[in-house]
Amino acid sequence: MSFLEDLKSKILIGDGAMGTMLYSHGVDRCFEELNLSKPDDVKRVHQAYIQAGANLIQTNTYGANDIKLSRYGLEDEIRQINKTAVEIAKRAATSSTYVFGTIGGVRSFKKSAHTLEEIKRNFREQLFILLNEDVDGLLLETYYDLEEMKTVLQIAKKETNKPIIANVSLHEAGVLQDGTALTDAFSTLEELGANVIGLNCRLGPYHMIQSLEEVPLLESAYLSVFPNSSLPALNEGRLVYESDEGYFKESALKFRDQGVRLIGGCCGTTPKHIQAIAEAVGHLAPVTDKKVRVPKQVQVNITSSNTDTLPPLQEIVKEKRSVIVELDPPKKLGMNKFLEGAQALHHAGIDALTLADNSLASPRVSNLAAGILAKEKTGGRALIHITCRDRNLIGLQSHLMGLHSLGLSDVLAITGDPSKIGDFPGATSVYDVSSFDLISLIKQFNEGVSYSGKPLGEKTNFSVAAAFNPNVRHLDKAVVRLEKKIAHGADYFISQPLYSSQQIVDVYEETRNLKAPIYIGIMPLTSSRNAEFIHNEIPGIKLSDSIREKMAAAGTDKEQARQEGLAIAKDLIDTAFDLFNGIYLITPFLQYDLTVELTNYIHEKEKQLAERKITHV
Ligand SMILES: Cc1cc2nc3c(=O)[nH]c(=O)nc-3n(C[C@H](O)[C@H](O)[C@H](O)COP(=O)(O)OP(=O)(O)OC[C@H]3O[C@@H](n4cnc5c(N)ncnc54)[C@H](O)[C@@H]3O)c2cc1C
Ligand code: MET
Ligand SMILES: [Zn+2]
Repeated sequence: MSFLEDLKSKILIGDGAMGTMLYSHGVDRCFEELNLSKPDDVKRVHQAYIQAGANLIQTNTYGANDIKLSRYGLEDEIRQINKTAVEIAKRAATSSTYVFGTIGGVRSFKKSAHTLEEIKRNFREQLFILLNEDVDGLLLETYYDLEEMKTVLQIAKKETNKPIIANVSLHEAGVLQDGTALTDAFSTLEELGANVIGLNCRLGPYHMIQSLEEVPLLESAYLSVFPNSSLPALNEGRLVYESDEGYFKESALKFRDQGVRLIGGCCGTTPKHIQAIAEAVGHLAPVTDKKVRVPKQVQVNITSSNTDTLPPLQEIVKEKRSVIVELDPPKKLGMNKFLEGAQALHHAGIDALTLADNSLASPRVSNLAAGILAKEKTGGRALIHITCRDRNLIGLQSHLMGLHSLGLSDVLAITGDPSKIGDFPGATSVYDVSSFDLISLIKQFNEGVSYSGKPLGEKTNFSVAAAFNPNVRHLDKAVVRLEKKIAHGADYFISQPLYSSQQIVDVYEETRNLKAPIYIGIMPLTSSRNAEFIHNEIPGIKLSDSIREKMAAAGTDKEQARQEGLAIAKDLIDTAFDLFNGIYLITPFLQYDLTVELTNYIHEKEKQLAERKITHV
C-alpha cells in the first residue's frame, strides 16, 4: 500500500519533534550534524516515535541545507549529512513505516535575507540528495513565507512524482506572515500539486484548530497538522514547551473533526504526545464532510476616530508654499524651551512642527510625548518621525496605533541612523523592516489592516512622508529610491539639508517629473565648528568651500557666526523658493529663533511676490 492510498481511508500518525528531543537530551548545536557523530541517538528518537504509533517518520534533515549548515561551518558535509539521515531513518523504520525526507524553510519574516535565486539553489541541492536516497516522499515544513513555499514546491513537483507534504507555519491564527488567508494559501498549494497540505510549528493545537475551522476539505489533497506542544516560554534563556499528553488526545479528535488525515507533532512534542494522538484517532476513519466556519466579517469604521480636519501636507504643498520646521525633543528632561520654540514657530505660521525620532541614534524625550505636548500647547500640526531602528514589528505597530489614537496622523517613515553612531553604540539596531516596508505597513493601516492582515477595527488616516537623501554621488540613483518609495505608498518627501544653490537646482532638474512633492531641507549653520563637523563627519553632506570660508571668517564671535549662518540659509532659500513649494527648516540645538527668522523671511518673500503680482495685474 502506498502512502497516498493509505490516506484514502485512514488517519495516519506522523512523528513528533526531533530538534527539541535532542535538545532536551543536552544537545545544543547543529542537530543535523548528529547524523554523523551520534547516529544512534537520532535512530533512538525515530524508534521511540514508531513505537508510540507513528506511521510516518521524517529524516533528521530539517536544516541540512547550505544556508543553515554554513552557520556551523558544515556546508561541505551536506551530502553526507542528508545521505546518512535517510539511512538512519530507514534502519529505524519497520516495514510499514513511511520515511519522508524533510526540507525546512529558510526565510524568516525578513524576505530580504535570502533572494529567491539563493533559495532555489539551496533547495535543489538538498532535494537531489534526498531523492537519490530513495525516500518515500518529501515533507516541506516550517515555511513562514508563502512565496518561498510556492517556489520550492514547484521545483520539487518538477523533479519527482513522489508524494509531497507541504506544511506552512502560521503568523497568527488564520493568516500567514504576508497576510494571505490560510484558505487561499492552501488553495494555491493545492493548485501547485502538493498531495498533503497543512500546518506545522510556531503555534499549538488551539490556534491550529481555530484556523482549520475556516478551511474546507481540499479536492485533490489531504490535510495535515504538526502542532507544537504549546506556546514556548523562556526559562533561563532557553525556550521550553509545556507538554500535556491528555490535551493532545482531545486535540487529535478535534483535528479529525476538521478533516485532518495526517497528525503529528512539532517543537516540544515527544513520543508521549504521538502515543496520545495514535490512541485517540489511530483507529478512526477520517471524516469526509465538514462544516466550514465563515470568517467573521469585521466591521471596519470608514470614518476613523482621528479628529484632525486639516488637509494633509502633500495636498497643501502641491497647492501653495509650505514651511515645516524640525524642532527636536530635548536630550535632557525639561520641556520648557522646546515648548517655547513650538509656540514661537506656530506663531510664525509654519504648517507643521516635525519631531525627530532619537536622531543620530541618541536618546531624547519621546517624540510622541513631545508632539502631543506641542499640539496641545499650540494647536498646530506635529509630524512624527518614525525609525525602524528602535522598535521591532510589535513596537512599530503599537506605536502607530498609539499615534492614531492620539490624533497624530502626520509621519515620516525612515530607516534611522544606526545605533553605532550614537550615544549607545552597543545598543541593538532593530531593523525588522526597511523604510520601504514601514511605508507599506502604515499604508496598510490606512486600509484598516495590520501587518499580518488582521483587521484593525478602524482605518487610520496617516499621511506618510519619506526621506530623500540628495547628498549622494549619483543623484539619479537616489531618485530611483524615491520612485520605489512612492510605489510603496509615500505621499511626499522631506530632504536632508542642502548647502549649495547649484545642488538645489540639480535636485529640481532630476526630480521635476516625480509624482510626489518635495520639501527641501535647509539648516542654518551656527558656527565654523558646526560647519566643519557637518562637512567632515555627517555622512554624505559636503559644504562648498565658499560657505566654509564665510563661516570661518565669522570667527568665534557668536552673533557674527549666527548672522553669517542666517545669510547663507537665506541665499539657499532664495534658490529653493523659485523651484519648490515646500521648505523644511531644521532647527539646530533648539535655537528656534533661527528657524523663526527664516520662516518669517520666507513669508515675507511670499508677500512681496503676491504684491508684485497684484501690481502687474
Ligand atoms: C528628513 C529626514 C529626517 C530624518 N529624521 C531622522 C530621525 O528622526 N531619526 C534618525 O535616526 N534618523 C533620521 N534621519 C536619517 C535617516 O534615517 C538616514 O539618513 C537614512 O539612512 C536615510 O533615509 P531613509 O531612512 O529613508 O533610508 P533609506 O532610503 O531606507 O536607505 C536605507 C539605506 O540605504 C542607504 N542609501 C540611501 N540612499 C542611497 C543611495 N542613493 N545609494 C546607496 N545607498 C543609499 C542608506 O544610507 C541606508 O543605509 C532623517 C533623514 C531625513 C532625510
Ligand atoms: C523548527 S520546526 C521543527 C523541525 C523538525 N521537524 C524538528 O522537529 O526538529
Ligand atoms: Zn517546530
